Amino acid sequence: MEKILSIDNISKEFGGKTVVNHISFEVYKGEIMGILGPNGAGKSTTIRSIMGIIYPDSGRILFHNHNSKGIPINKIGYLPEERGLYKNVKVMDVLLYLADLKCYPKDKAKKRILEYLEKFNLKGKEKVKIEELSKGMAQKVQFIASILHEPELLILDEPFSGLDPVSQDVFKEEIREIAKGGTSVLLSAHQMNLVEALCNRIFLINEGKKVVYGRLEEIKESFANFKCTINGNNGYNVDFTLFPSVERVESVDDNKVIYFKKGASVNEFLQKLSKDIDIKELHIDRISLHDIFVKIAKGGMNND
Ligand SMILES: Nc1ncnc2c1ncn2[C@@H]1O[C@H](COP(=O)(O)OP(=O)(O)OP(=O)(O)O)[C@@H](O)[C@H]1O
Repeated sequence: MEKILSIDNISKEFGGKTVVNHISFEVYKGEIMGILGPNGAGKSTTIRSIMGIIYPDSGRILFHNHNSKGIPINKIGYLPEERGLYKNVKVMDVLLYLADLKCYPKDKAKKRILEYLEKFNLKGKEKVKIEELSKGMAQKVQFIASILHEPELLILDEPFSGLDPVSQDVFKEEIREIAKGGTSVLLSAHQMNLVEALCNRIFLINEGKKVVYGRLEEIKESFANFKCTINGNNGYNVDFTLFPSVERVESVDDNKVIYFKKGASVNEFLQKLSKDIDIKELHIDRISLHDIFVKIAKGGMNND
């Protein structure tokens, strides 16, 4: 697969504190790559480095074979974490202006703006000023600005935050379509269900360092743990942590969520369950990306 972007061993310090620490990853043509991590992990710093808003202290960033100030920014679309468009300008005017900055032809831009406004349920809003839009509507306009010029690489820093579930789905479908069309997407997001639904590969960062990098299925397999959720009236007198196969247990109301150790036999656990345990419902599931993320963020850095 064609490599579009290489992040090669970059580091960045702010005021003596290393916030990005020797990280490397690649983005390939037409893939959706997720960059994930807890608050303050270094995601936006990495993204801002790609966009040339800040420069890493060491390492290099290559877009095709261009680096640093030589990166043709008009081939990249960017939705920054901090939103904001010119407030007292009309939607159409601001979008045409931004397309012009990317050297995109005006007639094509106008056509695409009208199509996208319709797609994002903003039909007829082209003459409305940005300040008259709701926060979610303005976010849709900013998203349109990032994709309007048909970028080769689209970088989205938390595109779903502040959106209602319907709008999240619209964004999700559009991101999928864009990637199908051959654009590479680098996506930072906290909504693990959306990341799981969208991303081919992920880079998980914590305290500036790589934790996990690779294909989502492979990562899930490498954490190949299961969890068992038992709904029933089991109170505190049932201690599932006494089972050797159990790593930890979470209790939420009448649910006990039992996380198994890697390689543990779920069958053996089920066979050993006492008849006295109250079972109204029982599910066995693979742990989700959300579970993996929480485990890593809480300090379980290794997948063993
Ligand atoms: N311009 C700056 N000056 C000083 N410190 C900064 C600056 N930008 C970021 N940092 C620090 O770098 C660290 C990483 O921040 P960054 O914004 O990259 O995290 P993030 O992973 O995007 O977090 P979030 O999920 O909260 O958006 C944080 O400790 C932050 O305080």
